[in-house]
Amino acid sequence: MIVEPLALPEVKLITPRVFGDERGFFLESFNSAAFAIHGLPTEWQQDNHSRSRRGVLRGLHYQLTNPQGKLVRVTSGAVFDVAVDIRRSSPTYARWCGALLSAENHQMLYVPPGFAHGFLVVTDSADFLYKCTTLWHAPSDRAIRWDDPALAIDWPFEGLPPELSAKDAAAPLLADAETFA
Ligand SMILES: Cc1cn([C@H]2C[C@H](O)[C@@H](COP(=O)(O)OP(=O)(O)O[C@H]3O[C@H](C)C(=O)[C@H](O)[C@H]3O)O2)c(=O)[nH]c1=O
Repeated sequence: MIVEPLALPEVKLITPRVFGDERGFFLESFNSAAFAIHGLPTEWQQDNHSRSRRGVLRGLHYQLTNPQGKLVRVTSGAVFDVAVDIRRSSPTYARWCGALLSAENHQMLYVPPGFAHGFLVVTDSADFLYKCTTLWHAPSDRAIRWDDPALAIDWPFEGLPPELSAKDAAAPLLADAETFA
């Protein structure tokens, strides 16, 4: 597998080795030995799977208690996936980076704890699967606005407003949110 830093170097773009043959393909989506070599987490507490239709934007989310590292990938369709550094003491605070993750490119993103995470679905539907380094902690689950002008995230939506949950539609700006030191 190939592991490359994105513009925020703690966020890693992972390209697994894909073995194609006349039946289809095979890839390892997680391998503890390979992950250890690349300094990626080898212990995960929770696996999640969500499915969303075109135009849905889930995010930007994080949790204050036991912040989660996330290994995210798409097994059907495609999403534009975004990570935002929300650690106030970080030299890259309030900066974002993103990647197109799809069932075609098989690429995965590692989003470390301390980052907010979200994605926009850019195909008719997308299945989004991810591993988390800690369990979900609902009481400290938080969101910040996807369209915060201070972040200026270049979401690739074609003019239509994204479809948001009520929580995401009401999310505060980063400047008004409780995040990380
Ligand atoms: C996150 C989570 C949710 N839930 C329940 C709570 C709700 O009844 C339902 C949907 O939750 P929510 O609307 O928060 O789901 P998403 O909008 O996909 O949230 C996720 O989307 C962004 C992109 C993330 O990075 C986070 O993993 C997570 O915040 O699933 C659970 O039971 N366990 C969980 O770990």
